[in-house]
Amino acid sequence: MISVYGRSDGSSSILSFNGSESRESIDDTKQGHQSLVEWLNETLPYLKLPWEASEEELRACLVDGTVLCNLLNQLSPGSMRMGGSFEPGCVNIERFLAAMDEMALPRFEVSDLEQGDMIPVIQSLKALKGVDSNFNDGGSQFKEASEINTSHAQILDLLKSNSLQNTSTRSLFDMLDRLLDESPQKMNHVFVSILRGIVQVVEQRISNQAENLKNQNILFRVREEKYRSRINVLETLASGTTDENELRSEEKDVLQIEKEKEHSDAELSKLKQELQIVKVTHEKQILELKLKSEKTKVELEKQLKESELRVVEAKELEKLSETKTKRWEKKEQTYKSFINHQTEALQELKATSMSLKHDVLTIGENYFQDLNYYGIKLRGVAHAAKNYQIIIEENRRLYNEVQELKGNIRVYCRIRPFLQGQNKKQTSIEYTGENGELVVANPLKQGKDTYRLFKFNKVFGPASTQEEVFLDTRPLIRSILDGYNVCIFAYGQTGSGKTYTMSGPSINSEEDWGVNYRALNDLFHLTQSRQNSVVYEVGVQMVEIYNEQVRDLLSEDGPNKRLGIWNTALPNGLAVPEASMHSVKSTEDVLELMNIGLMNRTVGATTLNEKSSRSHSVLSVHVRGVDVKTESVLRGSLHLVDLAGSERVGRSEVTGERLKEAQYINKSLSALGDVIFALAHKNPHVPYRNSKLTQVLQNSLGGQAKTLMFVQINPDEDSYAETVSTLKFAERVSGVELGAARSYKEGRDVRQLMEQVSNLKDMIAKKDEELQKFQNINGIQKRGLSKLRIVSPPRRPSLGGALTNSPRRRQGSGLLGRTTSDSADEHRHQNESRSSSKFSGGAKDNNIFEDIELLGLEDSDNEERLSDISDSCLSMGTETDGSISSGAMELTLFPETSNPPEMFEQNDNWNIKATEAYTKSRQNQTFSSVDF
Ligand SMILES: Nc1ncnc2c1ncn2[C@@H]1O[C@H](COP(=O)(O)OP(=O)(O)OP(=O)(O)O)[C@@H](O)[C@H]1O
Repeated sequence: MISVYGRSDGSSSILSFNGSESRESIDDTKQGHQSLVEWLNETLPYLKLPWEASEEELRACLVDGTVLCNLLNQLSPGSMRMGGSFEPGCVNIERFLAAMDEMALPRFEVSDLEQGDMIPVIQSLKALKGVDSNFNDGGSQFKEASEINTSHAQILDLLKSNSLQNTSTRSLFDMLDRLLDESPQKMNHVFVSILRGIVQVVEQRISNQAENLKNQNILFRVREEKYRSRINVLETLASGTTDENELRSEEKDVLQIEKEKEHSDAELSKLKQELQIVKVTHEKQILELKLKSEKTKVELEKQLKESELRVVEAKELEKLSETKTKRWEKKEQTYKSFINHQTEALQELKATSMSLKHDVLTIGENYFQDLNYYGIKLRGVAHAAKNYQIIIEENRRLYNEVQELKGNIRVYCRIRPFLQGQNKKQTSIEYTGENGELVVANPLKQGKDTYRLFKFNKVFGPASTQEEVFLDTRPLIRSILDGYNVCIFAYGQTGSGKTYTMSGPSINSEEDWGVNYRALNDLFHLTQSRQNSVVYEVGVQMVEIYNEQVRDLLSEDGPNKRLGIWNTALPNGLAVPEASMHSVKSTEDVLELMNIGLMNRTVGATTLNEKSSRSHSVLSVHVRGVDVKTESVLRGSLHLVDLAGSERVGRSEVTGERLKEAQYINKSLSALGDVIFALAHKNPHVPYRNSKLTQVLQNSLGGQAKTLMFVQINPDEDSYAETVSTLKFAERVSGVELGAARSYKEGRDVRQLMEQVSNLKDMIAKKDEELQKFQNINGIQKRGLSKLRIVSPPRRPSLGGALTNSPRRRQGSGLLGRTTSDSADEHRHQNESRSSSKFSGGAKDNNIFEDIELLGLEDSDNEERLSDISDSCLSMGTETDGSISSGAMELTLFPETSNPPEMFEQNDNWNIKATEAYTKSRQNQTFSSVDF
């Protein structure tokens, strides 16, 4: 009989019915048997089987199953659990067989090993040996089965080396499960090929298993046949025996055989049953496996598809990652260059920081040096700060000393331009110099006598602006805040621009503002800039003096009621007692007040200027400053005086009220001149009480007061006489002040002169008495006086040199000096017809008349000439009138003329000489002391 036995590698060998292999393979089998024994000895050296060990020896060695289990354990340590020594051998064998099933290796039956055919056992062991050799060759199914975490690469290696064939089905399923459980991200073509490989192996295994089952079926049938034939033989044998003994023995044998048969039948039925069970189990298994394989196939296909999808995704991801990688590489490059750049910058920074450190150290050293230096300086400054107040005081004192050195009485001459619409006539102004020189030309004279030179502190030409005029006034304003009193006058004939200079033509435009507004504006600015150190209060008064009466232009009864009255106590006598005081906080307040005042001012019409004012207007500003630190109080005042017109009035032109007005004006102007003159000479007595004007200004004209007079000139040649008269008045004031600015020696001289003056005064008083007697006796009054006047020593001329050398004086009639004779000339020029008709005498008589007239001693119009008297003979000793004694005393003022009383003798020659000598000396004085 031929039987087929499935091998683990799928091949099959032909076996003979009695269990031995066919003759062709006997040698091979022998060789295989020996190599098997050899392998068993190598694997389990303690066996020490003879290399030609028989099947029975092998059976004896293997029958308890221990060696088999050890064998497996040796191949895969720990894979077999060894039973205790009390366990029957069949249990170990069953375990071994289960392991063989696991590995899908050919198995045998327990009975085969106990007493049956050893061929299946040997086959099984050979298969195991094959696995072992595979294992030793590098592929180990046990290893793989135990190491679940085999990587894809290793599984691939197994695939490549066909080792998966030797891997147990369970392990394969485990691998499969593991692979399928793995993250879908890892699924790629490798994964797919692994899956395919495993599925193929599993499929192959299933088909092999099916094949084995078929073979076993066949084997069982063969065995059944064998047993049937044996039974038949035995039955044949049983029927052929006749001998009784034989029969008995045969019966025994039959019985034995029957028994055997029964036994065999039982065995057979058992085998059949077993076979049936195995069949059913196998069929079941086949079905299950088929189902499982189909299911697995479906699943695997599904997974395959998924895997393919994932592969696609993975490819996309790969592409994406490639793009990203490129981008990152680019970025890396950028960062690298950036880092390089940064490193370079860092190096530079390090270098910079080193140099900075060095610099800082140097600076630190310098700083400490500077600190020390400034510390020392600071100490100095702190020391200086202590003395700050003292220094400020000193500064103020020095500032005012400078002002004083410039002269406490200053005269600025301003020439009015020809007015619009006025026919451009000839001007009497010939020349104006930067240094204050002014030359006027007499239109009625020719040659060198035409010109007269005057000198003032400053001359403003017709083109001068209000701003320019004020710039030279400004320093005085500061003095007020330092506690000084300042008087600013505008003197001149009607229409010469007094109001223009003091108030301006309009208060609406700042450009037009006169000294008044500008001064107050400046004052407020200064008070504000100093407010941290001194707190100032400013009060304003505005009065008008008309016909020797003081009128408050800001009276409460007037339209100015709404303005507050300044209640603050004023320094004694500084304010005008008759007038109300108004507190002002800004220039706007002042503008409002002045508008009211101007509206209230008396304005009368005259032939010269229909708007001409015939009153003096006085704007008084009183300042009280309290020093924040020391709380000391400073008081200063500013009087801004717009005088009435100074022109001489012809008797024929005005009468009555106008004449009276003119007389009052002349008287007050004359008194003002006298006061200034007396102040300039520091006379012990100043004739304030001679007019209301000087009374009002009394406390602001003396002491530390500073006086500025604007002499206003009308350039028209028709006004020549008035111009000269005005200029003389001003020059007298200015010229005297020049003297005041001189050295202490001269001051002493003046005091000596003053003593002389008082002596002369006494003498004159005596002379007056004598004269009175003489008049009484002879009935001659005026001539006697004029004679006395004539013998007066020469007066200070306005112009020296050639101009003083007048032919008129050489004629011997000019004992009054050039000024007097010129005044007479001018007067005569104006009143030519009157002079010639009234006095028909010679030139000498005319002069005498003019002198009397100028002295204001003429009965009828002595008031008219007060202006000229004041101009040419400022009184010194009396407050009452511009009488003869005034003239006499004035004449003694000059040191050069400190002659004995004999000089009063009527001696023309002496007079001429004296005049010339005086002129020369005065010239020198004038030009040496011109700079203030
Ligand atoms: N510097 C000047 N520039 C231009 N116009 C002037 C100037 N000075 C005076 N005037 C003009 O001359 C005219 C007379 O001036 P103002 O009224 O000031 O003279 P006054 O001397 O004040 O006369 P009064 O004695 O009558 O008051 C006015 O029209 C005035 O605008």
